[in-house]
Amino acid sequence: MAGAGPKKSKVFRYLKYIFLAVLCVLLSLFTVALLRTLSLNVNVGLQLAHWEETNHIGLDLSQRQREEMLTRFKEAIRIPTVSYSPTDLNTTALREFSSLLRKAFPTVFASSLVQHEVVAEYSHLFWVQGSQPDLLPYMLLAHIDVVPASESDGWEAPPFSAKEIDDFIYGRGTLDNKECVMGILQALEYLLLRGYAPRRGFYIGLGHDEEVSGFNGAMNVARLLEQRHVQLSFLLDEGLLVVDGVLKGLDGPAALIGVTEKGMATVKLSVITAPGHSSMPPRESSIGILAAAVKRLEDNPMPMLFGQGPERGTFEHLAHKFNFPLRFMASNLWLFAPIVGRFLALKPETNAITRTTTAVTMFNGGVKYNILPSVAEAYVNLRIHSAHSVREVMDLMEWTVGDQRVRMDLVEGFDPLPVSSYSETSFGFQILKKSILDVFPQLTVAPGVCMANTDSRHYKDLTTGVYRFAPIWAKPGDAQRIHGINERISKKNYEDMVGFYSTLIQNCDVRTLPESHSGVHEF
Ligand SMILES: CCCCCCCC/C=C\CCCCCCCC(=O)NCC(=O)O
Ligand SMILES: [Zn+2]
Ligand SMILES: [Zn+2]
Repeated sequence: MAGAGPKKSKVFRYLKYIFLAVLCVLLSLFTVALLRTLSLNVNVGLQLAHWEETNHIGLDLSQRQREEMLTRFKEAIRIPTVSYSPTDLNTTALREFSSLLRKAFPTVFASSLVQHEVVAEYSHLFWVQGSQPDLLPYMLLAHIDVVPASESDGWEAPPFSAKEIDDFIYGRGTLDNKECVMGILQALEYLLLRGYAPRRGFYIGLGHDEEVSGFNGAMNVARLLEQRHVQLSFLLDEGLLVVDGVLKGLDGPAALIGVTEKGMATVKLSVITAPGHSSMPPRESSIGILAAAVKRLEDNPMPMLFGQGPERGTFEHLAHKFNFPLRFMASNLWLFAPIVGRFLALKPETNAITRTTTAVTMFNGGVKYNILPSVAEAYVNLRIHSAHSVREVMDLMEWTVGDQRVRMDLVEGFDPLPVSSYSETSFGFQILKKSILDVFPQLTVAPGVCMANTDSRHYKDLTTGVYRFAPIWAKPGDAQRIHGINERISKKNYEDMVGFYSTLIQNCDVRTLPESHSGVHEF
């Protein structure tokens, strides 16, 4: 007992030093985090710099032109260009759509500056000749086909009616992706009518089977351009959009430009058991075994990878627009990624950027109520996070299901796409950013990861600058309309889209990006 006093005070002294050391580390971490929060605003740079002057033709549409433009858009929505599978497309509708394009955009088809080709029967390739052939061309993409839609799912208007309700046009394809098909050509039609001739040449590619992977349309257009040794300065396709109120704590709307897209895997799960009479069932059926496997997949989502991919750049670009606690966290994902990731995982549209997602999309089994089913099958569609690969995801799935009786076959799959540059010297990204801010000055522009897949992936050998964006205004709940019910776009949004493409086409006429604090960039 006599020696306990000095020993205790020695321990106490050590504890004091440990406590002080921990406090110092915490204080330094806090100081670094605070400094990052105060200094992180990657949105300065070119915004303040001086852009080369080009002739800008404003659209200044009359009321009659506005109405005409909306009429043409509605006509496009009314044609049910549905893709069911790569071998089951509505070819009658696709042919009708080709005629509509010719009728709706007579100046485009008649212009000596425009060459038009039909590719793989229903896809379209336009070349708009520039007056300065030494400028590398760029390309705008969109797709004509749509996913199926059934009014009985709960649509407020028939999905191919283009009905107007409260200044919105309802219909399959209003957001994915006839607004881009018609918006791009409408902008070009008006520009040509006003005597515009581009300095920089550009291509427009309209695919007809994007919703079933684009193996016929986009792939053949890309192949054709490769055979012609075309190199593109950059390429813009559908993908991300303007989010308004979708990210909690963000002050104002933001335009997210997809600089990459997730990978994809479709996996077929099947269970085979002996068929027989339903009056003498075994303890487990093929359907039961498969249902349990699917449940395990749903109960055990793929690991959280938030912060390990380019989604990190999204938060660094948006950090200064978040309210206080979130600004601190978004500026310091090195420390807070696990917390921010958990918060984002609460909603499907933000969960999608935190991990590889697992969606059970088809489930079939049984042929008659009194026969034991011999085969049960399910299809799982995964969208693969940038830090994952198809192989890793397949291994994780097998481990989660953990049942040898469930066979897994990879039907189709590809790894996440390369990340395009979004630096100050990136011509494509900066031209897009300027065009977005010219038309929508209230937006904050940030790079993002497109959670869905697009035709642009077939063009990766033509350019390293692949971007996925359209100025569609998405408020909470709107993302669910894409491939869902009540897909719609406001009339104002469609008009703004035409304005955006018109501005973009003209902005692309600059020869170089303006000088930023890091120097002049030649293209
Ligand atoms: C900071 C991150 C915020 C994320 C919120 C983003 C909300 C995005 C909403 C919708 C994006 C939808 C993508 C639309 C592209 C559709 C392309 C398509 O359908 N392709 C076929 C396929 O992928 O199967
Ligand atoms: Zn689409
Ligand atoms: Zn789609």
